[in-house]
Amino acid sequence: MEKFQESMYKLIVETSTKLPKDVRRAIKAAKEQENAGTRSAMSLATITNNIKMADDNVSPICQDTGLPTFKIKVPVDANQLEMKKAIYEAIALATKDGKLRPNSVDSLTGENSGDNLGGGTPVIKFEQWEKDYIDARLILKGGGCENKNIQYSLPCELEGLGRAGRDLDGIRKCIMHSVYQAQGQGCSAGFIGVGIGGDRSSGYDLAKEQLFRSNDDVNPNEDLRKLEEYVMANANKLGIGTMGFGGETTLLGCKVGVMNRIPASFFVSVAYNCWAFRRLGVNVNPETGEIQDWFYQEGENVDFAEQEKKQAEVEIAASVEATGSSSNQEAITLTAPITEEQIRQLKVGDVVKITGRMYTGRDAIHKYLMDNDAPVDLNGQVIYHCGPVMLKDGEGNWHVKAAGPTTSIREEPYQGDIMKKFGIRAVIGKGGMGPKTLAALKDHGGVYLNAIGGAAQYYAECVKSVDGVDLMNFGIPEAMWHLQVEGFTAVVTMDSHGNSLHEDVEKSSLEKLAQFKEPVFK
Ligand SMILES: O=C(O)C[C@H](O)C(=O)O
Ligand code: SF4
Repeated sequence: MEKFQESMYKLIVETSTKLPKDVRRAIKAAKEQENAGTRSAMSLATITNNIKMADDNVSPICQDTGLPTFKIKVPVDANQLEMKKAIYEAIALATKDGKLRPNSVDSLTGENSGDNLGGGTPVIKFEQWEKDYIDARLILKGGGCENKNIQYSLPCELEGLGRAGRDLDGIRKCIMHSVYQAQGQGCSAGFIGVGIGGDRSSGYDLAKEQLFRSNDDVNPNEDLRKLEEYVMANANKLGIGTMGFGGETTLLGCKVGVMNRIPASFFVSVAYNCWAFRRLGVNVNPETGEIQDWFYQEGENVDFAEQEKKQAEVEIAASVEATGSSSNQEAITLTAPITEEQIRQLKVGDVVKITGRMYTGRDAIHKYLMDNDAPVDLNGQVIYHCGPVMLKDGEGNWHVKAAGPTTSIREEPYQGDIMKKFGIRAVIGKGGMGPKTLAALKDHGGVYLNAIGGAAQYYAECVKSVDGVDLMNFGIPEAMWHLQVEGFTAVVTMDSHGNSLHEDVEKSSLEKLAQFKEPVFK
């Protein structure tokens, strides 16, 4: 079992730090399609740069390493209890080594277990089979994309598309709608797994099961093959684009599975996975516990090479130029404390580079700040919606191992009030925020900055030092980290003049969705 534990550790580290070949190819194809000089092209360049950095640093591609979920097929005589124990050990070790973020939170007390164990985590599903080897697969699916999963109960009415009935065409409408409703919040461009039929839980299981298929396979069911091809050919016409910035690529993969249902129920379940599609698998020898083979590794490997970094800079510059974001055609540098006057000069589309101090704050902090004083003076400051992966060295100093943005919309009920209460001038996150925050930005003089979701290595490198931490009782991802950053790039997507790129893209993509209203599969 010692060897098996070692093999599971390797599987976890590889899954968290190296994207599989099929996913890399899909991202490369998207990048080639995107128009140069756009915000989407800039995001994709940052994403591929980030993939390369994760390869080199052997560090998490994205800071959110999800709810680790193992699917394991075992020969009949393999000891599943022993295997489970070995996986727990491997998970705890990978967490200690900074390859996984401590992500297991008590749902009632909010306490983080610190080692990714406890209360049903990680998820391990065993199945027996007649073969003589162990097939162990792992998916690390983050929370932002998980929150964009959706389940439809047919028949139903869908915005933009009208009635979806209990047939293939109704299913088609649900899938198109699922891509639309995700907007950029699940770090598009994404991959979807779709489950047709079952009940609410088995339908979602089936949808997630599809995410274990190779992105390049062809569905053996003729109807589903046509459906997958239709979705791939049309979803990108929604124009949501990378990060929801608008653009050519919104969807990178679509896999559909079917199972029987009961007469009264007809579910279409969609599992949305971000571009940071971390799933891998190994073939393990049940006698020795050693890895005999890796899955998803056939075909061309895309090694996003050194030039990615330079290209990311070129794309940032091109994007600045194309949007004419500033008078001197350079990214705008922001350093806290920021004045109201400075903030009011910023407009949607501006590319900014932040240098100096920022404070992380996400779900627990926002709730806390509503009723309590802030542990630091936040006047003129920048709040970063981020739950980083942190490691402490021998001398007790903290280091950032991964630090991309988290989905901001969860803070919508609090954000505007908190900005006003403490004088905060800028919030950074991803996916955009709603009307309440937009109104507060106008009223108070604030700005929302969209960072590139999933680019956790890129942003970790922008952090030059960790100067302190407050509210550690909330656990590592939820604490308030004091970060000193340099050249932290983000795009103004909501400004103090009432403009929101997110609102615009949502509106235009809804109009585009309506072109798919007419029946296709009769
Ligand atoms: O929890 C996080 O760090 C991010 C999350 O995966 C998200 O997409 O919002
Ligand atoms: S931050 Fe984005 S890339 Fe990372 S897990 Fe969440 S949805 Fe995925």
